[in-house]
Amino acid sequence: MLEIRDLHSFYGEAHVVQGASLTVRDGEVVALLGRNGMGKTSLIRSVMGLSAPQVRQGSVAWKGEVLTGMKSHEIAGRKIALVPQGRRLFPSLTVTEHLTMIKSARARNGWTVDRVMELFPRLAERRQHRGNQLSGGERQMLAVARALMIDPELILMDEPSEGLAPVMVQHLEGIIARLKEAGLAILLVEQNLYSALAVADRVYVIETGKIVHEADASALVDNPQSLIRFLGVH
Ligand SMILES: Nc1ncnc2c1ncn2[C@@H]1O[C@H](COP(=O)(O)OP(=O)(O)OP(=O)(O)O)[C@@H](O)[C@H]1O
Repeated sequence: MLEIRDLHSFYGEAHVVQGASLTVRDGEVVALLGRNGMGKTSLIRSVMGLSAPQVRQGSVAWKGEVLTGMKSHEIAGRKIALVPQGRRLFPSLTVTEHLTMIKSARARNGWTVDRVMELFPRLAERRQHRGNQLSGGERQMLAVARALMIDPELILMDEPSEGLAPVMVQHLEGIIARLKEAGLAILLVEQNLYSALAVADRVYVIETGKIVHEADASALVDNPQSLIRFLGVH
């Protein structure tokens, strides 16, 4: 289980995460929703040990072990992977190269290139294509595929649906469902309420760095009004 308790993070003097607490249980998909600039990316960067922002108060624990203060590679070594916003791929590396450069020396079983290619047949067809030859949807798939190569138990995904066509968003929802079936826990940052509700077990809403609402997704699917109030969407 991931437990974030009363986390406070700052860019210089700008207090952007203001006492956020949330949990992600084993095998659970949790969506973190919020409008632009509310602190979603800052929160997951803080979990991953990436600075800035700087964590000044509170804690992040994974399976009871405190992560706060660890370096991001040490956190990745605990089987926590990040799919960053904007995908961060290498334009000149092929799909296969992106996957093989990451393979953890520690991972003896779990995700292999072949198993990842099975999950993403489109990437299999394009294994020799370079990062800059892929469509937006293919890049997003590759970003998720690459994260799997560390054999994660938890994936932090920062707005994976951003900029994707509706058909690709649906495809991504299917991928997230399959990762959940495979036993992974996912903390999914989203702006798209309906996409979040399609895949999440629970949702949190963040507003100016504070968690202002928590709910079971099943309770919201037919009645998302309470969230619309927070998110200003229709
Ligand atoms: N590198 C930075 N330096 C200073 N302030 C920053 C930096 N990055 C983000 N901020 C500020 O921190 C606040 C939270 O930003 P953050 O990116 O975490 O929000 P977000 O909810 O992820 O938004 P978005 O959906 O636009 O990515 C915003 O006010 C933003 O302007």
